[in-house]
Amino acid sequence: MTQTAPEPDLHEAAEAAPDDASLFERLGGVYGIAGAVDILVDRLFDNVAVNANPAVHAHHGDRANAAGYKFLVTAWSIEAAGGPRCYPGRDMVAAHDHLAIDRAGFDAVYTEIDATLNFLGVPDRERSEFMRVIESYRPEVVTA
Ligand code: HEM
Repeated sequence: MTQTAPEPDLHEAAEAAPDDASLFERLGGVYGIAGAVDILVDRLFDNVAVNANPAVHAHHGDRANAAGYKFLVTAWSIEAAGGPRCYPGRDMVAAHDHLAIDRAGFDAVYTEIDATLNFLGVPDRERSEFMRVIESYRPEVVTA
């Protein structure tokens, strides 16, 4: 049976959280972040600009990698947003140094993350806070 996952309402999650809540809470906690990553990773796997890098395409072109990758990116994002420590994967240098990611490759992923948060109704405050975190990893990810 094929089911389309309903999108998480991240606008409502942000509205419901107190102003001084952590970014993790304002993004809807584990359920909000996992729901967003579910959609993000499908979009990244289909994104032509992201897949222009052959080493990236070797991974993102194989649907068998989707579930594990969603798990790792969800756990990483939970920690990066100030939630509980739960990420079991490699650090950002070790995860990417064999991929020769250039500035355009990073920008393509950055743009897709930003667009997905926008698509899901994440308010400007939470979207720009999360995008600042993503931008701060550019020097660790870009090696070409
Ligand atoms: C700040 C931005 C980024 C974050 C937070 C991020 C996050 C992650 C995480 C959590 C993993 C799993 C690490 C592991 O296997 O232990 C990973 C792997 C990977 N990332 Fe990223 N990533 C970023 C940028 C990028 C960019 C710009 C690209 C491509 C243009 C990319 C492509 C990949 C690929 C292909 C893998 C799998 C590598 C492999 O297992 O051989 N990532 N990333």
